[in-house]
Amino acid sequence: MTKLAFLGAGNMNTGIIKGLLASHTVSAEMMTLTASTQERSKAKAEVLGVNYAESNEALIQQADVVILGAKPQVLMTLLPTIDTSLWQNKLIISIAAGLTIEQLRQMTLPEAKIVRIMPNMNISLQKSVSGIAYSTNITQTEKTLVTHLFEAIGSTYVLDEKDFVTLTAIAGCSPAFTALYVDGLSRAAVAQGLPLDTSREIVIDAMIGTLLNLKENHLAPWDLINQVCSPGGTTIQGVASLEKDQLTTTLFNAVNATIRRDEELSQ
Ligand SMILES: NC(=O)C1=CN([C@@H]2O[C@H](COP(=O)(O)OP(=O)(O)OC[C@H]3O[C@@H](n4cnc5c(N)ncnc54)[C@H](OP(=O)(O)O)[C@@H]3O)[C@@H](O)[C@H]2O)C=CC1
Ligand SMILES: O=C(O)[C@@H]1CCC=N1
Repeated sequence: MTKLAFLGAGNMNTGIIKGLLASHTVSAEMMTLTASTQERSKAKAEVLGVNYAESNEALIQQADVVILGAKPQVLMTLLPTIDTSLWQNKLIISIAAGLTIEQLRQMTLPEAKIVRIMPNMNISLQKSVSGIAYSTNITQTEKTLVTHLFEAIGSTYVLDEKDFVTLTAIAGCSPAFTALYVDGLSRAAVAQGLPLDTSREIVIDAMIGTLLNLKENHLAPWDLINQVCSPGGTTIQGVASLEKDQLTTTLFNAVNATIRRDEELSQ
């Protein structure tokens, strides 16, 4: 049985643990975590029902797979302090934004087996979209293990590492961008006199239905837009207003800004 070590027990690693437990993919006794202090590790482990290690070194030593789920800035100072021999024969999965396979190798072992994964916040619901990039020395058996773990908690896409920044922008960051859209539309309804709670529920249900319609009917966005825009009707006026206010350009700019920050983290 594969032993998983979670370095960091925040939003994402906690979400992965919850998703793996809920999907019965890995049992609790096969998972061990650390957080920033031993007290925090113990508390997080108790809540999740998994093990904790007394130090990051002890965590790595007992594991087959180590999932790096601390912030990139933390990993950049922490990893170089860890004895490099501990990384031998470990599969290292990093979910950190920005940190490249090459940087991760420099901070662990030159020949380390590294998998970069970019999941998103929906992972605890088993609804993540996870991008995956492998270092060249990962075996097919290891790839099968990684796919098994992350397919259990959402969909997976294997990408060239150069495309990770784009995947991060449209999938990793997507929950925030989507929530912003929900908030804007809900508050626009509040301005028209609807209560916020009701507006938000309506917007969320309308979005879920729309997304299922696009996915299950294999519709291109403009197919659906054209279906909704009745000639001389209401929607075309709203669509024209969104276009005039450059919604598409605004989204291009957001993706570009996200990618710029990702590239800064890789410096
Ligand atoms: N948030 C998101 O939507 C996404 C984040 N990511 C990536 O996931 C990673 C984690 O993000 P997120 O979960 O949001 O961050 P959080 O801040 O929620 O979690 C970070 C975790 O790291 C722990 N930590 C800090 N220092 C150490 C240390 N020295 N040793 C062990 N653990 C330590 C923290 O401990 P403590 O709990 O004690 O503070 C905390 O549990 C980041 O690299 C991010 O780029 C990837 C995809 C999406
Ligand atoms: O904001 C971040 O850096 C992380 C990566 C993707 C989502 N959150």
